[in-house]
Amino acid sequence: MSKMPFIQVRKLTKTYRVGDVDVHALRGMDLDVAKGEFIAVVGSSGSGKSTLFNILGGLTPPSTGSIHIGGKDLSHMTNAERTNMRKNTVGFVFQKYNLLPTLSAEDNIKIVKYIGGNGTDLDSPFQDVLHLLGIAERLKHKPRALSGGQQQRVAIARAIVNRPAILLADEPTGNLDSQNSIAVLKLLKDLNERLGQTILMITHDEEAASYAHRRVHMKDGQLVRTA
Ligand SMILES: Nc1ncnc2c1ncn2[C@@H]1O[C@H](COP(=O)(O)OP(=O)(O)OP(=O)(O)O)[C@@H](O)[C@H]1O
Repeated sequence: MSKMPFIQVRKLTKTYRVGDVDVHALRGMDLDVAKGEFIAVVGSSGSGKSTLFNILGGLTPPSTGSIHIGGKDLSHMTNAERTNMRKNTVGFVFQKYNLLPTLSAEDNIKIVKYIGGNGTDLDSPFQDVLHLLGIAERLKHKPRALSGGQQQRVAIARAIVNRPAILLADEPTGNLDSQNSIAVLKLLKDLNERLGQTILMITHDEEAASYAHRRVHMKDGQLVRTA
């Protein structure tokens, strides 16, 4: 049986060409993540954290190196396979929520099911998740009628509605006050513990990182330390 970890990143590089200049965002990144782990990715601005997430989520192709998720090699996927993976394997949460302002919370969540072609109803197991998220009573509200923390919880619901194996959260508490930050972090921990959701979270905040099982430190496009 294969001993490959759930996510295996090897010698990953990403070079962006900007005019005549090569920007080396990733310079040989290695990373192993087990299924059900909650990892905090920390590192200074420009160290390559978002680039790593964009590649893991199939938004950007790597320059060289390999990524396996669930034993599948991302670098050998066709565009269609990569699109499929983006829809079904990975959920994204961003610092700025990115909710559609004219839609209710419920429709912001359901729209992903329309796009993903998985039907339109939030099934009853997912209703339980909405209770866990603490937004079941707020589904008819538009984003502007919700607090930042509630909007981020709607964004998390949207990210996991298709039951992705991996949740990538890029500074999910970056726009929140400390009370709402704690609520969102506890929720991520709950999703991880109760649903076994594998989570990778970029953060600059030491307290936020303390909610994860393990910290991965990035510097100059490489993993320098894991603890
Ligand atoms: N689309 C792009 N085109 C050109 N250069 C890019 C692009 N995206 C990122 N970079 C560069 O790659 C490097 C790594 O950027 P990245 O956004 O991955 O870092 P980061 O650790 O997420 O930073 P931050 O914490 O500020 O978000 C930086 O030098 C950045 O300017």
